[in-house]
Amino acid sequence: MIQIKNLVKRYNDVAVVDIPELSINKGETIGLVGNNGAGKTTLFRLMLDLIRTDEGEVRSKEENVAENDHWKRYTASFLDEGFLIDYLSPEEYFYFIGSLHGLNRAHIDEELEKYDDFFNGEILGRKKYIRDLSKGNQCKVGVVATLLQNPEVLLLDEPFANIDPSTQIRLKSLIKGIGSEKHITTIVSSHDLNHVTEVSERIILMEKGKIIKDIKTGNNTLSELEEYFSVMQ
Ligand SMILES: Nc1ncnc2c1ncn2[C@@H]1O[C@H](COP(=O)(O)OP(=O)(O)OP(=O)(O)O)[C@@H](O)[C@H]1O
Repeated sequence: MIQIKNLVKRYNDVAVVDIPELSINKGETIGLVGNNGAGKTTLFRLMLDLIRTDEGEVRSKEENVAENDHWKRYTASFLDEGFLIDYLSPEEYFYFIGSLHGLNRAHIDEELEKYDDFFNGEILGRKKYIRDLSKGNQCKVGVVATLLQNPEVLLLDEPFANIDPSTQIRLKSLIKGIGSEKHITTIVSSHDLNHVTEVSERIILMEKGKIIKDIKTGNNTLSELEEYFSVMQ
């Protein structure tokens, strides 16, 4: 589904992403971990063609993402609040996103009912602009907006970071549900090793721009990662 070849991104002559080869299969749920500055967000930005590569390429369905827009039709992402339109209310934003994908209001309203628990009464009908929501609630809007798009590829950067424990649990089951559908390729970055190992079938560990580990999640994965990060301290 996604192939990375000889991908290098440098800032001030330092390679912050340096991935000779990475292949992500259709339907995989991948957890992306790594300490601050490891290059996770930069990798997402390269995958979304938000920044230029210095070398190499990211291919989605065999096509270089920097050379065409086809991947935008089936790829949804939420990296940060900058992806939202903050002078809209959540409803207006969801309808807008829906309209870009040919989905009418009635359909969006029906879909939004599925996220009632996740929203916990704080998102819809509150007559607030997105900019006036808490960071955690903005994150909920961003995540649900990606899911409304019914994507084939879903990229979420630290979705657990600002949300409360109840929402984290709900988000985990949402992501697990997506993973079980097997037609959505999901990459989720997180500093929470418990959450990320629970929702992912494969873990990619980055450090200083390079992939240090690429492992299938198993019974020992959490302890393997904890050991790695404790030695890194
Ligand atoms: N626009 C930029 N200009 C200069 N350096 C940058 C820029 N964007 C990212 N970097 C650097 O690239 C490196 C990787 O940053 P990145 O944000 O990708 O890491 P990360 O793994 O997402 O970190 P975190 O876990 O803290 O979010 C860091 O050293 C960062 O300072």
